[in-house]
Amino acid sequence: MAYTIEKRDEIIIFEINRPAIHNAINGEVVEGFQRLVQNVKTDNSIKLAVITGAGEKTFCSGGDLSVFHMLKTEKEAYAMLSETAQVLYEVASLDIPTIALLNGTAVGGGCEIATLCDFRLVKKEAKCGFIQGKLGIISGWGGGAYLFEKGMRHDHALQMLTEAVPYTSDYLHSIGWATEVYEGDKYSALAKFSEKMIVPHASVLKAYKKQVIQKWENTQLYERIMKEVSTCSILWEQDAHHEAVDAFLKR
Ligand SMILES: CC[C@H](C(=O)O)C(=O)SCCNC(=O)CCNC(=O)[C@H](O)C(C)(C)COP(=O)(O)OP(=O)(O)OC[C@H]1O[C@@H](n2cnc3c(N)ncnc32)[C@H](O)[C@@H]1OP(=O)(O)O
Repeated sequence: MAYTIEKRDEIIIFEINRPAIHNAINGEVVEGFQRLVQNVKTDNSIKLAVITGAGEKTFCSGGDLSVFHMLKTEKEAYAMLSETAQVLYEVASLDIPTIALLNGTAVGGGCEIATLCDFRLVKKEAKCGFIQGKLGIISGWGGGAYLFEKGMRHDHALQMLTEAVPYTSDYLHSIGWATEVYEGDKYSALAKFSEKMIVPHASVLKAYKKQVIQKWENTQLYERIMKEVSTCSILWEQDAHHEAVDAFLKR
């Protein structure tokens, strides 16, 4: 399976399980995210949702270029990007806190997935960045819109998007993207981070998360995400994007 879903007491853990290609996202993983959403919606005992990656090196390397590079036109790109962005918004807007447990590097769409979560626990050795700019596109799953919701300094957020490079965990913590930097076992880090948050009744956690979702609805976050998807789709069709992806796959 391209993913696993495991419930540990009141925490549900989604692990992207494609370590051979750096946990790249394909259609099966997206279906897994839909299952995660359904599991949370049908089990009121769940208090926290965690997304992580298999292996020690990479959390997620974004879209699976070996699959997505076959999408050539704006229309083809929009179909994939909008479907995935919709599912990821359902993950982001789960009525419980979400935690990205970054077991390693997160780039491209992987950085978007980490950013949509409420918290980011980042392994010391990990590097994370919105590298889409190097491929001639922008974040295509709403990563820019989510980033501007994180309360970071505007200049740091815009710099992350426009520089299109991965940053160290310590730097990401210094600018407020990483909630914490951890060393050693990821599940020990998760247990330490969540030990207080797991105590209140689920209804308390849900009430606070619903306040966040209300703010997103009031500020039309979902509409802003879909505009980002449209812009990425336009850039996707340009030669600069296809040439950059071909170069990566042939390097
Ligand atoms: C769909 C759009 C979406 C969005 O923005 O909304 C995106 O995510 S666009 C961005 C897509 N992702 C990338 O461009 C990242 C590509 N990968 C890398 O930058 C590196 O592989 C990295 C940093 C993850 C790891 O680097 P490292 O040097 O350790 O490994 P290699 O680069 O040699 O990769 C090993 C092996 O894995 C394949 N690989 C890695 N990432 C992907 C990917 N995202 N999709 C498909 N395949 C991937 C890579 O091609 C190598 O395969 P091999 O056959 O061994 O050459």
